[in-house]
Amino acid sequence: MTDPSTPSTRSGTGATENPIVVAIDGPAGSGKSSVSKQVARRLGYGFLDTGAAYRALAWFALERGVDTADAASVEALATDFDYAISLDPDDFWVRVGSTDVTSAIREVRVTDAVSGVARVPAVRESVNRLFRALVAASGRPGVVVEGRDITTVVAPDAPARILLTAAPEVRAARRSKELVTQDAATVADALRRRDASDSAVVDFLTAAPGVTVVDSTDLDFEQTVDAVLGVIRTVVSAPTGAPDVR
Ligand SMILES: Nc1ncnc2c1ncn2[C@@H]1O[C@H](COP(=O)(O)OP(=O)(O)OP(=O)(O)O)[C@@H](O)[C@H]1O
Ligand SMILES: Nc1ccn([C@@H]2O[C@H](COP(=O)(O)O)[C@@H](O)[C@H]2O)c(=O)n1
Repeated sequence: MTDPSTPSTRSGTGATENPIVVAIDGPAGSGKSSVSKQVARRLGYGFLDTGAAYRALAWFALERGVDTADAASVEALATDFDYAISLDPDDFWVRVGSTDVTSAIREVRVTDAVSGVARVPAVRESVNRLFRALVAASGRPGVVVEGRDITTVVAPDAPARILLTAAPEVRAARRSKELVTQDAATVADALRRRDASDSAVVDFLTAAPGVTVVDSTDLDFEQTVDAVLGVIRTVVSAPTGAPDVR
């Protein structure tokens, strides 16, 4: 896996050496990526979608015909995984080698396979190192990092740590609007099964000490963004040059 924190990527860029981390966890479909991306725009921060790394590795496994339920094969595959991701909320892309997989990693076949790769400890350790290096090399005053174990494992010392939740039926209804090829019951069942599998590996269903819960069940998208910004504002002073921290 590529390490972006090499001297060549960090020198001469004027990069902020210790960006502020906003850590956001939550179950599938809780709005982590869409809300985090908008929060990052409002703060002038970078945005790191950590689930994209697991999805890209699952995509790579499917391409190579590797069984994602076979931990040893997945671990071996990860050593040959050339992964890159943009932290720019206005120009988001994900690549494996020279292939742009930004859309492909959202396909249902990848979503159905991803929990298999995410439960391999060596994979988790490797991507977590990568996430920390990406944040350090971001060149932004801060980075909004979202996933399942950001508040607890990847950045437990982050000044702002949030668990973003919504009722299962609300998450299913929102996801259902995006996935026109699947009926609502199938979408709800897939979310439930993925949360059950993922939460056996890391706990993102309860807030760890010091983590603030934002429940968007009765909030629209902009209200949710404002609620998250409100939490951040209580712990992080406005960064210099930030376009809008209100
Ligand atoms: N508060 C909200 N009100 C209405 N729609 C919302 C709200 N929050 C998120 N959404 C919508 O819900 C859908 C799921 O959001 P998103 O993809 O950001 O979730 P996620 O937690 O990143 O999902 P996954 O874990 O599956 O990647 C999107 O269509 C998003 O626009
Ligand atoms: N910190 C994380 C982030 C994600 N995962 C795994 O990746 C899958 C896809 O994540 P999305 O946020 O894109 O839905 C998710 O289902 C987990 O299996 C993880 O383990 N830790």
